[in-house]
Amino acid sequence: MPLLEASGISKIFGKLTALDDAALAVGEREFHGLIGPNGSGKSTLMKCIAGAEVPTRGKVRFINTDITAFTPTERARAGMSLKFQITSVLPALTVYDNILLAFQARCSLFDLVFSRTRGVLHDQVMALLTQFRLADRAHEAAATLSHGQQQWLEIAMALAGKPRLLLLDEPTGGMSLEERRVTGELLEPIKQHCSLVIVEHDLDFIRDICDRLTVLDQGRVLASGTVAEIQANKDVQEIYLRRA
Ligand SMILES: Nc1ncnc2c1ncn2[C@@H]1O[C@H](COP(=O)(O)OP(=O)(O)OP(=O)(O)O)[C@@H](O)[C@H]1O
Repeated sequence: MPLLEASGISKIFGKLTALDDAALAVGEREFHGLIGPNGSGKSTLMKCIAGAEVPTRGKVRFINTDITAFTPTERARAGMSLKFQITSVLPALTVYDNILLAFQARCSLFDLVFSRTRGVLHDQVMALLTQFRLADRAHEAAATLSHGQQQWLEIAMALAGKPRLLLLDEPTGGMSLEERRVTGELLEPIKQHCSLVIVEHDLDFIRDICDRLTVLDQGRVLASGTVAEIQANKDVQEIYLRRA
């Protein structure tokens, strides 16, 4: 049984069919890339999985539960976390406080007033900052970070709730080549406890970090399989050639 299974997903906006019977299955600790030409429905499928859009038809199952009718908050509580293209970093706060807020958003009021928990939270904040190479910037305003570092901070914030599934929509947008390489290195260790669905236009990046890929074209799944299978797929080669 996959960790995440979206099936028969259609999404209609007025006269436009953005998704037409699309499907996605992601296993435990699997890194799964969602690729396809501009406007093929990648972001819309991510939003249907995260609950930011309600599919016109279809079902989403997550950890053996039908979550199709769950709100985004209920999905987060069930173990799903997302980072979209729009930033949620608070630039005036320190890097440390941004992470602390992300942890606190997942704590009960009881936990927050219980002083021992605050010490534990400090250790967890510092561990996450160290993992994302931001510990030496902890007490600086988030606004002073480079674009790449802000993206890493946001990924770290999305991981604060120890999700079972992380959804990333174009995390390397606007990054330098070196920042992309580091992003790959930073994501690799989370595979020990978390699956990933990632939308990316950088095919080299996605090929390097993903186990499996699903290719969308005009709202439909063109192919789904291992990176090697997708690279060898003639239909996939055709849509990328068509784009070139
Ligand atoms: N809220 C909306 N209202 C109307 N149309 C929408 C909406 N969101 C997406 N669309 C349309 O649905 C189609 C799929 O868009 P989507 O953003 O999912 O594609 P994408 O594959 O993520 O594209 P890109 O790679 O350019 O980001 C597009 O034609 C887009 O214009």
